Amino acid sequence: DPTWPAATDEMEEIVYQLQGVKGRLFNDVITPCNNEAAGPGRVTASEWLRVGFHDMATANRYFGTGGIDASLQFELNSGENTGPGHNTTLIFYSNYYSARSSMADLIAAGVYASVRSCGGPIIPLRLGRVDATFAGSTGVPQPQNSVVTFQQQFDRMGFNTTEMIQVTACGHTIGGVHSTEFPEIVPVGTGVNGQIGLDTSDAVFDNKVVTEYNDGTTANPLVVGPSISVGRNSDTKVFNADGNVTMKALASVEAFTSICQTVLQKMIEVVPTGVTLTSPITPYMVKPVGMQLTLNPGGSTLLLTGYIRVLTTNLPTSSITNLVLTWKDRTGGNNCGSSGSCSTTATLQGVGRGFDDTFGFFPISTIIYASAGISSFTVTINLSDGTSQFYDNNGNSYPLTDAIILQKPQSCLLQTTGALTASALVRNDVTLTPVNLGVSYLVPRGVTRSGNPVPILSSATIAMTKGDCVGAYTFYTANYTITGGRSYNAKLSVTAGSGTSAVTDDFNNASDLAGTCIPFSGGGTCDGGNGTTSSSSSISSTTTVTSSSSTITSSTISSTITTGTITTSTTPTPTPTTPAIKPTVGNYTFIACWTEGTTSRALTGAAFAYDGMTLESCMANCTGFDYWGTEYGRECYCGNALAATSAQAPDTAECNFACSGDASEFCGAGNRIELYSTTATRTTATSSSTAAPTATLAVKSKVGGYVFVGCWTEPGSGGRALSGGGYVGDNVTLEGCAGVCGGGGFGYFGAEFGRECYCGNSLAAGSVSAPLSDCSMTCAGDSYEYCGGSSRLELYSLTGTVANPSQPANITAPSSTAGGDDVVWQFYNCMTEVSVGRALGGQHYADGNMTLESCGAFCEGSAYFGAEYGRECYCGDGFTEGSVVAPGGVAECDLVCAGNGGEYCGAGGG
Ligand code: HEM
Repeated sequence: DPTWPAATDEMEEIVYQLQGVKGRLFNDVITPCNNEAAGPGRVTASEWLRVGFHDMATANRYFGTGGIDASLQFELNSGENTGPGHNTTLIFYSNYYSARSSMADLIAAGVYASVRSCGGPIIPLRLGRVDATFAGSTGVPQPQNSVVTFQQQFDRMGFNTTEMIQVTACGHTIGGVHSTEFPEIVPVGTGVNGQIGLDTSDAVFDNKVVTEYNDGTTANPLVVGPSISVGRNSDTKVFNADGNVTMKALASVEAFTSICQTVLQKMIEVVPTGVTLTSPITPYMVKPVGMQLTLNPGGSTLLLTGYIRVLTTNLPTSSITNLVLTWKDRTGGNNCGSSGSCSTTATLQGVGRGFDDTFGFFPISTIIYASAGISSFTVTINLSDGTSQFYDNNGNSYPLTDAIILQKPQSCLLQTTGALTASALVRNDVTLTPVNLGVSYLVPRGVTRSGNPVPILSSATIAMTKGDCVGAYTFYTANYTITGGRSYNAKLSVTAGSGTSAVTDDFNNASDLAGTCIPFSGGGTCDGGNGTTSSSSSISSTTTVTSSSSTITSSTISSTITTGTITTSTTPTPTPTTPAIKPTVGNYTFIACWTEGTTSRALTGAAFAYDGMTLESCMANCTGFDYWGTEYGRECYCGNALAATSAQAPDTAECNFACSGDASEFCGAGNRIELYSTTATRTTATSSSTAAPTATLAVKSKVGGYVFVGCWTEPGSGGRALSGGGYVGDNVTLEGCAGVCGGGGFGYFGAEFGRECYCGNSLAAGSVSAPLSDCSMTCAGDSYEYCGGSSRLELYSLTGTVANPSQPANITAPSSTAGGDDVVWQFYNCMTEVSVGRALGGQHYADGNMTLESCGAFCEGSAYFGAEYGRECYCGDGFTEGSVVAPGGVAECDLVCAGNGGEYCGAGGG
C-alpha cells in the first residue's frame, strides 16, 4: 500500500472503486465495451481511446511541449479534432475534474478504462499530469498525410516507426470511421449507423485489426474502399511503413496484448517537460474512505464515521470475520476516556467492484471522547481461520486529526443558488490563525472560440468568523455563494494556520451537505482552552455520552458519511511576496532587462508561453541554449545569440512583471526580457547537444510580395475559391506556393489543408472570411507555417486586400457613415496590449452595448480597430511597438461582445 493519505487517493477511487458500495461509476458509459452512450454508431469506449491519442499527438519531444496535458479542450475547433466524440468525452470527465484529479490524468485514466472495458490489457497508470491552460500546437496525423509525414509526426511525439505501427494498430482495434466526419472515406449512406468498423470485432480489444489486414480480408476503411483513390488509406500507409514486418509480429494474440500494454502506456506517459509522474498506482489493500469526525450535541463527544475499504480480490469476504479499528488519543496514548476502550469492531456492510478487483466495505461508527480525542488508528482484519492481519499504514498508523473539523450538521448548501454556510470546529488549544474556509468549484466557461466544454476550476478562500465555544471546541463560520451552477461538484476545506504547521479537514464533498443547517444543541461549558482531559469534566460527560450514543441509529450514521478525509496539511499556503531579481538561476546569470529586436525577436531559438512560468521552468525549457529570458510574466525565449536590433533596456526596473508561476521572481514585462546567460564555457561554438529549433509557428504577415489577408472558406458550391492553378504535395510551403502563383502573375495565392496550393486573380463568390482559428493546419513542407485548414485557405494577396469579398451570412458590414463608402474590416488576429500606453493609440470608448459593428463604425477612417474586454473599443492607424500576436493565438481572445453574444470582443488582462 502507499502511505495514506496520498496525492493519488482521489484518482485511485475514480479508477478502481467503480461499482457497488461507494462506486464512482467512472466506467458507466463504457460498459459494456460496445455501449453507445452518445447515440447509434458512436462506441463511447473508442471515443475515449481516441481522445487519449489526439491529446497526446501534438507533443513535441524536442521542445518538451504537449503530450497528455488536456490541451485538447482548447483545440476542438482546430480542424484536426473532428467529430463529436472529443466533446462528449471531456464533458463526462468534467464530472470528475477537481484539484486532485486533473483533466489530463482523467484522459489517461480514460485510456486505461476503455481498453480494460473492451478486454484489453491492464495499462499501468502513473499520475500527476498537469493541465495546459491554452491550446498547444497543431499536428494530429490526418489520413491524407504521406507515410513520411506520419513518421515525422510520430518521431516528434517520441515514437519510432515500429512503435507508430504498433500504437496505431492497438488504437484501431476498437471503433470505426464515421461518414459525418470523413465522407470521402465512408460515403454518406454506407456503413451501419454511418460508421464502418476498423475490424470485424470493433467493440473487442483483440488483434483482428492485424490478422484481417495480414490475410487480406480486412474491411478497415482506412485500408480498403474509397479511401484509396483519395489518398486517405492511412492505415495502409502506416502498417506498411516497414514492409509489414511489425504487423506480422502482431499476429500472435499474446504479442499483441503485451505490445499494446507497452505502447499505450508509453502514449499516456508522454507529458511536457517539468511534469513528473508518480509510480503506477495500485488499489490499497486497506484504505480509509470518507473518514469524518463530527461533534455530537452536547459537545463532549465526537462521532467518527466512514469506511475501511479492504481489497478482497485475493482475500474472499467470506474469510473475514470482522475488522477492528484501534485508535490513539490526541497525545498518541491509550487514554480513550472513562470507558477505557480505544477500539471498535466493524463487520462487512457491502462490496464494491472495479475492472479487476473487489472491495469489502466495513462501516465505522464510534464515539470518541472530545476530552481525549484521536490522532491516528490501525486496522486488524480477523480471519475465520483464527489468524489476523495487522495494517498500520507502513508503520506510520493512519493519521486523523481532531484539531479542526468541518462540522457538517451545522453546514449547509442550497444547490439551486450555491448559497453555502460552512461551520468549522477548532480545538481550543489550537492557536493557529487564520481560520479559513476553502472552496474549490467548477465554473462553466460559456461560449468559447474552441467550444471548450471543460469548466474552469476556481477556488476561493474565505476568512471564518469565530463563534461560540462548546466544550473543547470553538465554532467558526463563513458564508459563500458558489457561482456557476455546479455547487454540487464543489470541494470544501477548513484550515487553521498556514504553511507546514497548518491543520486542515479538506476535500469534503459539498454535495454531502443538507439544504438547511441544524442549530447545535446543548452547548455545555467551554473548557477554557486546554482541550485536554480533566477529571471532573470527563466524569460529568460520561452520563451525556451514554444517552447520546443510544440515539445514534444507522440512518443518522449513513447521512454523515462522506468521502472527505482529514489530514494534516503538508502544502504550504502561499503568502504574498514581492518579486526580486535573481542574480543566478542554475548555471545562468542575470544579464539585464533587455528589449526585443525591431525586426525579429531578441532570441529566436525556441519560444514557449504558459501560465505557471518561473525562471526555473524557462531555464529547463531552454536547456542547451546560451541565453534565455522571460517576458510578460508568461513567455520564455531561448537562443544562442541576441538579435542585433535588441538592446539593454534603459532601466532594469522596466522588467517589472512577476512570473505567473512564482510571485517572488521577475519575468520581464511587455517587450522587456528578463535576460539570463550561461556561465558554462562551450568547447566549440556549436557543441550544443540538442538540435536548436530555428523558428516558431506563427501566422506570416508577408510572403514575398504577398500580404496575409486572413482565413477564407471555399465557396462550398463545388468550385474553388481560387481557380487559376496550383499544386498539391507534401512539400507545400507558403514560399513555394507564393513562388508558383507569383510566377504565373496571379494576384492571390492560398494554401489549404496543409498540402494544397491555389492561385487566382479573384476570389469566387461564396468564399467568405472565416475565423483565423479555422486555418490551423501547418504546412506539410514547413511545420512553422500555417497552410489553412479543411476547406479553409490561408489567403494572401498582392494588394493586401480582398476585392469585392462576399459577406458571411451572419455578419453585417458596419453601416456607412458620412462620406458614404462602405467599410469592410478584415479580422487580423488576437493581439496583446503594450505595457505603456495602448496597442491602438487613437480614439476609444467603452460601453455595455459594444459590438464589432459599433466599434467598426466608430473607428471608420482609421486603419485598425480592436475590441477588448468585451466592452472596450480602440482605433488607430498603426500598432504601438511591443503589441504582438497573443502567445496563445486567437484562443486568448475569448470574451464575447457585451452587445452581441455571437461575436468575440477580445479579452481582459492585456
Ligand atoms: C497515423 C495515425 C492515425 C491516423 C491517421 C488515424 C486516423 C483515424 C481516423 C480518420 C479515424 C476515424 C474517426 C471517426 O470517424 O470518428 C480514426 C478512428 C480511431 N482512431 Fe485513429 N488514427 C491514427 C492513429 C491512432 C492511434 C495511435 C490511436 C490510439 C492509440 C487511434 C485511435 C483511434 C480510435 C479508438 C478510433 C475509433 C474512434 C471511434 O470509433 O469513434 N488512432 N483514426
